[in-house]
Amino acid sequence: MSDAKTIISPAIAVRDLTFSYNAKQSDIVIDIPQWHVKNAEKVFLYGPSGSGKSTLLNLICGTLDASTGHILIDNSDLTQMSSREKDRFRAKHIGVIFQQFNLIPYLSVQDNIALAQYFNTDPNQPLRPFLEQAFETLHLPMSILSSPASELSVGQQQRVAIARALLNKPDIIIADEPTSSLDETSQTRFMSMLFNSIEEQNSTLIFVSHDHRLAERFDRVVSLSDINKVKGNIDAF
Ligand SMILES: Nc1ncnc2c1ncn2[C@@H]1O[C@H](COP(=O)(O)OP(=O)(O)OP(=O)(O)O)[C@@H](O)[C@H]1O
Repeated sequence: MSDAKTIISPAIAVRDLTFSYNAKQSDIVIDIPQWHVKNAEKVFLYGPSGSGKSTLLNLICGTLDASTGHILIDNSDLTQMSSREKDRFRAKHIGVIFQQFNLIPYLSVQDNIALAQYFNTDPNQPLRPFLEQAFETLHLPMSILSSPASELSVGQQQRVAIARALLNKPDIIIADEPTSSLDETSQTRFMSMLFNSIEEQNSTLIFVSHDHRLAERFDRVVSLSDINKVKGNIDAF
């Protein structure tokens, strides 16, 4: 990522974005006139339960379609893409770490990670060197590669999810409450590993959490209620 790109174009730009899960105008969940995230910026996003954080992340990932408005990722407008184009775009540019890690339980660790390579620009890139480096950084033994994901501890599943999210060297990492099921020691270790990995790759991070103690590591702390015109619950954060 060049310095010029860092200065000129944000990694994520949201314009006049609205979204509702149904057609009723009164049920709008997201109404964001404008929001930018800079390249390589690490943003901590918070807000009360039900305020629309996961909805916004899903819109940015392209797994939900905006009702109106635009979402530009590295200057490409997600709202102008077909579903297939969005799937490919996401696989190349966005790494996702959700609360449930979304590993397929009966597939081996290696196959879970290899699935993420499906849409890679260079599908012939050998997986092994990536796995060796990622597993060393994430303190995961290579011996678990052939184990079904269901046999891993929660902490190991989380680290595999990080490895998978980083496989295609995504420009953007989206993390939705990834530490909510971890004890404090595991949380600290998880955060260090995540930050080391994304700093190495110069990725942009949007991280949603209810745990304010984690916020100090981030470049910017954003309350959803400050950018979203839809006001739900009183912000209890
Ligand atoms: N699939 C869905 N269909 C209809 N409504 C939904 C759906 N998913 C979420 N909602 C509603 O949209 C609103 C925002 O939900 P969302 O999950 O984005 O909130 P959140 O801020 O991420 O909450 P939490 O902190 O509890 O995870 C809530 O009112 C929720 O009930």
